[in-house]
Amino acid sequence: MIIIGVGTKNPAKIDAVRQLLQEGSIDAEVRSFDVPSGVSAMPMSDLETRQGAINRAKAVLGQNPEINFGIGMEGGVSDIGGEMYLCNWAAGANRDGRVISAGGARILLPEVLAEGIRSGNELGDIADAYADQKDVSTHGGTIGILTEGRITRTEMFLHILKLIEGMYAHCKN
Ligand SMILES: O=P(O)(O)OP(=O)(O)OP(=O)(O)OC[C@H]1O[C@@H](n2cnc3c(O)ncnc32)[C@H](O)[C@@H]1O
Ligand SMILES: [Mg+2]
Repeated sequence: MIIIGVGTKNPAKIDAVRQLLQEGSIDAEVRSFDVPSGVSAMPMSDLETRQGAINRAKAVLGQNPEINFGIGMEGGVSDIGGEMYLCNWAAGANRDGRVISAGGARILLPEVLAEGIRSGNELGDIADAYADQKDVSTHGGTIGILTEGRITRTEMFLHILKLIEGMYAHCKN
């Protein structure tokens, strides 16, 4: 059985990996690690967000030699024409040195959230205040709040992980 390491302790992200395995009937053990993202706590571009995902995926492989495959997931924001969008990236890293990343759906942040981030806050904290809920980032996520639950953070990352799994299948390793 292969062992998959996930570079987070956030259950909203870990659930995406579990669902991917379940839907694909893939027999694997999942271990989670609190690895550093190597980027800022609130990534401010696609480039930085993608790098955080890649750093996490690679860092997981360094945690334990038994781990066959590392997964990193990172959330951030990205400016498009002066408007701030939520963006999300994930990456996979295998023992052959192949790293594959993919990005997910993006959604415009309401100005009050964008302003909070421009003032130096983390989205997780602002989203809690905006939704009057606790721990939005470990549950449905901001995307869940902004879509009234139609797409949750877990579903969004699941979609990205399917892209990555498919790309590994396409290149056969
Ligand atoms: O424990 P980790 O894996 O770090 O999970 P996290 O919730 O902190 O998520 P990220 O580091 O990937 O995201 C960077 C920041 O953006 C926030 N964030 C990103 N996407 C979010 C979402 O959908 N809902 C709430 N916060 C989000 C998050 O709380 C952080 O402040
Ligand atoms: Mg974080």
